[in-house]
Amino acid sequence: MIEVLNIEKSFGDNHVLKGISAQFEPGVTNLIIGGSGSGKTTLLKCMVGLHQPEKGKVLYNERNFTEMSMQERIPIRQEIGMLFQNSALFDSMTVEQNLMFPLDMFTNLKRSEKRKRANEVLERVNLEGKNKLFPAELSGGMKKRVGIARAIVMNPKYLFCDEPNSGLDPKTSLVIDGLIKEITEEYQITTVVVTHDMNSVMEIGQKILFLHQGQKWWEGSNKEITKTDNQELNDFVFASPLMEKLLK
Ligand SMILES: Nc1ncnc2c1ncn2[C@@H]1O[C@H](COP(=O)(O)OP(=O)(O)OP(=O)(O)O)[C@@H](O)[C@H]1O
Repeated sequence: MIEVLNIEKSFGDNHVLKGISAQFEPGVTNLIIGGSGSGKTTLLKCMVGLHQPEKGKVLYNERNFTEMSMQERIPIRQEIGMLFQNSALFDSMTVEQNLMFPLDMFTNLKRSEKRKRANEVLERVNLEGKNKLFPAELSGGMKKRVGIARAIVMNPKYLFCDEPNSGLDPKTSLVIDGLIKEITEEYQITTVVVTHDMNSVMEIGQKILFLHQGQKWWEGSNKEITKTDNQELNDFVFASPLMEKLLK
């Protein structure tokens, strides 16, 4: 489980996160949603140590990450998988080399064992046999799947996904969402997804944290989100006329 307690973060005069507290459970997809500029990415970056909050704590299974030095954070860092918005694959490396990169960096496995592990995760994301392709030869959806495979190659306890559906068509988005949810449940990972995609919210929003102007404004599940009378949340959920037609 990941717990954030009273997180405060400012950039100069811009007070972005105003005392956020929340718990993210293993085995469920935890979503952070909210309008543009509400602080979603800033919160995610505070959680993984890319930003240092001025106040508050981030606990990984009760280990206080925020108070650790860079050196002390390394073991936790190795338990974290990240799926970046643009997939962030190395263009000059093949799919297999991309997958083996974290294993080369952080393990002493033999080459054959690394290749075996790369093949396992490639199979898990339904891309078996694509080892020798370069990122430029993959579609956007395939790149995301390689990104997911790389994020899970080290058997992470925690998985962070920043806008996993950006740039994907609705059908491919469903495949990516489905994969994230399946992997989360199968390996009991604590998964945190930052998104403003309402399709994802309805598909995989088992636990949802809605941020508004840097505050935790609402918390609940996709089953509850359309039934709330929270004005700001309703404005977010029903911003698209299609959602209004389908759900109201
Ligand atoms: N490195 C930074 N330096 C200064 N200001 C920043 C920095 N990162 C974010 N901000 C500011 O923090 C606020 C929240 O930004 P953040 O990216 O967390 O929002 P968001 O909810 O993820 O938005 P979006 O959905 O548009 O990505 C914005 O006002 C932004 O300008």
